[in-house]
Formats: sequence, structure tokens, C-alpha cells
Amino acid sequence: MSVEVLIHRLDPELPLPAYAHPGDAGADLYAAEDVELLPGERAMVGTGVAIALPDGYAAFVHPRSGLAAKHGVTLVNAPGTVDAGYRGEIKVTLLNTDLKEAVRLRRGDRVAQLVIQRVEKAAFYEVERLPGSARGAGGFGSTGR
Ligand SMILES: O=c1ccn([C@H]2C[C@H](O)[C@@H](COP(=O)(O)OP(=O)(O)OP(=O)(O)O)O2)c(=O)[nH]1
Ligand SMILES: [Mg+2]
Repeated sequence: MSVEVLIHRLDPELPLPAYAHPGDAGADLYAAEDVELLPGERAMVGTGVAIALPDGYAAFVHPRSGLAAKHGVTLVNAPGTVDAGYRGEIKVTLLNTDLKEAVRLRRGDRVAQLVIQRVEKAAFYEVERLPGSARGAGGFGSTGR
């Protein structure tokens, strides 16, 4: 089962996002430009594609675990949210979390992955008091380590 997503190439030489294996959740996104990230540095990089998602869907830009584990490269806003109505270029906000090594990424490298998901739209009802629950207001480590 797959959902139809319209895709427009802004950079004709880059491959389209693709799933590396049939069961993959994320389709890899390619960097449209070379970028060098100094230790701790971030950069916004284009991917050369724009999409139109059906209503009720969103696309989430996730880091790639290989880049994260080997080089400390993640996304500042992971996961980035691409709204169904967004028609601009999908961009990735790369961050080099390594404090010693610079990392050089090249145009055409797979730098992030796009996960398409159904999303619900909430109707917010304002109330004076929320119903009770087992957790209550406990959070942020309230259950211990
Ligand atoms: O990693 C990302 C995150 C967002 N976007 C694009 C698509 C998304 O629909 C739009 C807005 O994203 P978001 O709502 O997260 O950013 P904002 O800071 O709230 O901007 P805006 O005021 O435009 O909503 O930017 C990307 O290309 N990559
Ligand atoms: Mg927004």
C-alpha cells in the first residue's frame, strides 16, 4: 500500500528521494550542494525537490543513523515537519554535534530521510478542568531513572 505524492525536481541532476529497501520507512534525501560543517556548526541545505502531499498527510525529515553514529551529524529540528500545503524546496537543517571533527558532505550525498505519515487534525475544546489520569501532571523524570 502506498500513498501518491507528487514530486517536482528543482535540480534535474539529483536523483529523486528513494527507499533503499522495500520495507524502509524513510526515503533518502540528497544534498543539493557541498557543505562543510565545522565542529558544532549547522547549515541549511537544499535537497533539490518539492512535493505536494495529500490532505491528512505530513512528511517528516529524519536524520540518518549512519551519519549520526559515524560523524555526529543530526538535524537541528529533528524530525522536521513538511506540511501538506508546502510547495517550496525541502531543506535539511544539518548539525555537526562533534566538537572536534569537521565533516564534509558533498552534493549528491544522502543526508536525511523523509518519512510520510498520516496525521490527525485536532479540534481543540477549551475546558475549565481536565479529566483525571493515572499520570496526572507528573513528567520530566517523575517515574525515576
Ligand atoms: O526540516 C524541515 C522543516 C520544515 N521545512 C519546510 C516545510 C514546512 O512546511 C515549512 C515550515 O516548517 P515549520 O512549520 O516547522 O517551521 P516554522 O518555523 O513554524 O515556519 P512557518 O512559520 O513557515 O510555519 O518549512 C523543511 O523544508 N524542512
Ligand atoms: Mg510552522
